[in-house]
Formats: sequence, C-alpha cells, structure tokens
Amino acid sequence: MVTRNEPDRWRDKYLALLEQQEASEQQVQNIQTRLRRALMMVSLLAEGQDDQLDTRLRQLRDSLRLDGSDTVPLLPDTLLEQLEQQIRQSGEQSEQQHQQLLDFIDRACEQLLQAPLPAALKRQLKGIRKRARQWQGDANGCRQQLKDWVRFSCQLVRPEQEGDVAGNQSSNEQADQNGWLEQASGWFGRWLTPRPAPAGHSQPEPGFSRIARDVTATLQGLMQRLIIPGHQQQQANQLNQRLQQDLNWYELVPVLEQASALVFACIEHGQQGMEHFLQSLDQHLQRLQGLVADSSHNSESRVQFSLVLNERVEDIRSLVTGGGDLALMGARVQQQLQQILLAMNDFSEQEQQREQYWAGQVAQMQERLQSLEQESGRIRQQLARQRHQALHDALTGLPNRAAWQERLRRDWYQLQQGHPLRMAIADIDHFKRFNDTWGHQTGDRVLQLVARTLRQQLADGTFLCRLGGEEFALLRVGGDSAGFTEAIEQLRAAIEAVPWHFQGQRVSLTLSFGIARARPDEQPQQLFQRADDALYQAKANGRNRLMVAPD
Ligand SMILES: Nc1nc2c(ncn2[C@@H]2O[C@H](COP(=O)(O)OP(=O)(O)OP(=O)(O)O)[C@@H](O)[C@H]2O)c(=O)[nH]1
Repeated sequence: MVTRNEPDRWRDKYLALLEQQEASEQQVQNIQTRLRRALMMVSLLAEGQDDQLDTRLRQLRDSLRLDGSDTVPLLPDTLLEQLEQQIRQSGEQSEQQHQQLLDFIDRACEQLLQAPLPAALKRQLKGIRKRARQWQGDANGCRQQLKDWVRFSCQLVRPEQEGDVAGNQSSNEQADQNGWLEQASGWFGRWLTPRPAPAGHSQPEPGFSRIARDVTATLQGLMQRLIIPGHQQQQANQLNQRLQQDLNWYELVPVLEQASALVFACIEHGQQGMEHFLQSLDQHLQRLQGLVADSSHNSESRVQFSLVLNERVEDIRSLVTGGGDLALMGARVQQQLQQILLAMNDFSEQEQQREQYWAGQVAQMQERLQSLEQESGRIRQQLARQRHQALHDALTGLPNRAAWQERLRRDWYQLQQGHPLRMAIADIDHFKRFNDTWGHQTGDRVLQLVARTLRQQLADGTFLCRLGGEEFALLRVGGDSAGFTEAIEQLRAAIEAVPWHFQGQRVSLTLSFGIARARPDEQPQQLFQRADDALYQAKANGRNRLMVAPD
C-alpha cells in the first residue's frame, strides 16, 4: 500500500478547502444577487403609496446599484432608519386612508339609501355598508369593499354590462329595477359617452349633449303646460320650432336661456293678471263694504257683517299690496273670500229670519189694521147715523133745532163775510085742531106731509128744518129779498093748494110765515126774534100769509 507523505496530504487538504470556500463564496454571491433583486422588486412593489417613501425607496435602489460589484452593498444607516420610519408612517397613513375610504363608502351608502332605489339595489347597498363597518382596519377588506362599491357604481352607470345586479330578486323587483336603471343608466350613459364630432367641429361632441333630447322633451312638456300671454306667443312659437329640431349641445344653453326668459315672462304676466284681479276684487269689495255700511245703521246683523267685511277687505288689501308668493297670495285671498261668503251667508240667513219675522209682524199688523178699518168704518157709520139722528127730526126727517143752530152759526159767518142772510119762520095754522079732531097720530101725519111738501117745493141752497111742534124754519145765504119772499110765497101757495083729506073730509091746511133779513150788527137771536115777530104779525093778520120784518 502506497502512503502519501505529509506535505501532499496538507496540500490536498488545502486545495479541497479552497474549492469549498470558492463554492461557498459563489453561493453567498448568488444569495446576495437574489436578495438584491428581491429587494429591488420589493422596493418597486412598495412604490406609489407615499411620495417620501418613494424617495427613500429610490435612494435604496440607487444604493443597491451603486457599486455594480457582486459584493453586498453598504446601505447607510441613516437611509435604513429613514426607510424604517417612513414605512411605519406610511403604514399608519394607509390605515387612516382605508378608514376614510370605508367611512366615505358608509356615508355614500347611507345617502343613496335615501334615494328611491329599487328594493334589490337597496339590499345590495345595505350589504356593502354592513361589510364596510365589519372590515375596519382590514386592508384587504377595504380593497374588497372598494371593489364592491365600484361594481355597484358601474351597475348604476351600465347595468347591462354587469348582468343581474340584484341576484335572486323577484320579477317585479327586476322590472322595477330595470325601469329605473334603464332611465338612470341611459342618462348617465348618454352623459358619459362622447359622440362623433359634428360636421365642422374637430372636437367630438361631449356625451352630455345627448341629454339634449331629455331637455327638449322636458321643455316641450313645459311649453304645453305654460299659459302663454298673447304678446309672448311669437317667442313661444319660435322656441317650439327650435325644440322640434334636433338640438346639439352648442344650442342647449341659448335654448335654455330663451325658455327660462319665456317662463319668467309668463309668470310675471300671470302675476300682473293676478294683481290686477286682486285690485279689481279689492275695488268691488270696497263698494260692497260701502253698500253694507250705508245700510248698517239699524240692524245688528248688518253692523256685524260690515265689521267682518271690513276686516276681510283689509286683509285682502294688505295681501294685494304686500306682494310675496303669488300662489300663497291667491290661496289666502281665496280663504278671505271664503270667509266673506260665510259672513254673507250668515248675514243673509239672519236677514231672511229678520224679514220673515217682520213679514209676520206686517201680516199681523195688516190684519189688525183691516179689522180696525172695519171697526172704524162701522163706528164711522154709527157716528154718522148718530149724528144724523142728533141733527134730524125723527118724525119728519128734516134737520132739527140742533142742526138749525149749527147751520145758523155757519151762515152767520157768511153774513160777516158780506153775504146777505135771510130767515123765515113757518107755523101751521090752527094745528091744535088736528090733534083735537083726529087724534095725535093724525097730527103727526100732518106734520110729515107738510114737511115733505115743503122739501119738494124748496129750491136748492135753502136750508129747511123743523124747530119743534108745528114750527119750521128756513135760512138762505145770498140772493135778494124779493127772490126769497117769492120763494116763501110759493111754499105757502103750494101748501094751501094741496087737497088735504082726513077720514074722507076735505080739510084746509095753511102756513103762516115771518120773514127777516139779517142785519150785520145784530145777533142771531135778534134776527130770529124779528122773524118770529113777523110770524106773529102774520097770524094776527089772519094767517095763511107771510109778513116781512123791516130791515
Ligand atoms: N100731533 C102732534 N101735536 C103736537 C106736536 N107738537 C105740538 N103739538 C101740538 O100742537 C098744538 C099747538 O097749538 P097752539 O100752539 O095752541 O097753536 P095752533 O093751534 O096751531 O094755533 P095757531 O098757532 O095760533 O094758529 C098743541 O096742541 C100741541 O100739543 C107733535 O109733535 N105732534
């Protein structure tokens, strides 16, 4: 067996160790290279979170690249410390940002839940909000939450690309949601999607110009509902024509301006009309107020109504002059008019009741008046009858001595006025013999026949009465003495000419007369006395004659 010497053995051992060292160095080199690459990649991965951190990472990468050797780079302590501090701060900031993001999603969900969204979308929103609260402090959860939120937002904008947004929702809910989404996504979609540039424009037309169709439809609806005054009609027609054409976004602003000007003009016109109406209403109410005030002196209800009307009219006047919101003003005026109507109804009812009461009173009064009239007529007739009886002789029907006195007073007044007055007293000759011969009743009958004959013969204007017994008296105002004497003579002759018969016997019946003309300076009894004296003379001279007293 060959044995190696000691030097060879140590040389072989050295060479083996050298190879082993070279292999180890190579391995370290490989590890360093891999570590450097890993560090580079990690620093690149960590970039983009914070500006200061990015700066430190760039410095780190520069340091890693600096020597270009395969040796381990010498990283400055300060850089490592700064990097460490920066990473700590960045972590805290990242946590804060995640928290803010979750808070924001939470608030946004809260606000969107107030919107009239379909039930399925609301459920989805509630899920997002719930998870946002669960995943606080969890970066992965935060990212997941952000993803959910973005997906939900995409559904609002383009649901057709996201498929079934509500999962197991009912067909009704689906229809409801689709309707809403169609409207919402259509609007957002049109807003966000640009259209090719119109001819003559280099820029594509912004997507929001598509909402011009919605604006046009809305404006057309508005135009149909507007009450357009005559002087604005032309402007309205022009606007309608523009709206019928396809508007582009360049025209949108001027059309909106024109529409708003028209709306303001219509509102202003309506307001002026309303103010004019209110003013004329005020004038009418004032007149009504005046009428009621004029007739409100005697009736409590009228005074009350006048007060109410005053108050309401003042309210309306302050509304009219106060301006303010037109609709509110109109509503208040209507309210005041309602109050006036109620007051008028009350007033009218009270007036009706009052009129009914007074109509009843008037009817009663009329009834009483009628019965009073009948009563007074009856009394009048009775009085007339009594007066007639008081002033007439019951046997002959001629006026009596009382009537004679009354007539003499009246005619005496005529005498004092300058009219001549004449008197005649007549007495039946030997009347006593009628009573004595044929009885008292025959005497009465003689008195009646004489009275009737005298009355028949007497001319108008001569007053005849029975003074009592068989004595009659006559009075005449005016005329002359000869005429009066002749008239008396005719009476005498007429009585004498009557062929009187009593119990088959022809009987002579005559009258004697005494005549006198009144003197202005004498009294009625003096005139009577002179006439009576003349009668006495006639009797004394043989009866059946007349005697005239000297004037
Ligand atoms: N039947 C009747 N007789 C009456 C009435 N009033 C008076 N006498 C009567 O008339 C009569 C009047 O008579 P005298 O005064 O004497 O006069 P005379 O008989 O008319 O005679 P002379 O006058 O002188 O011509 C009396 O007998 C009375 O009773 C009466 O109303 N009826």
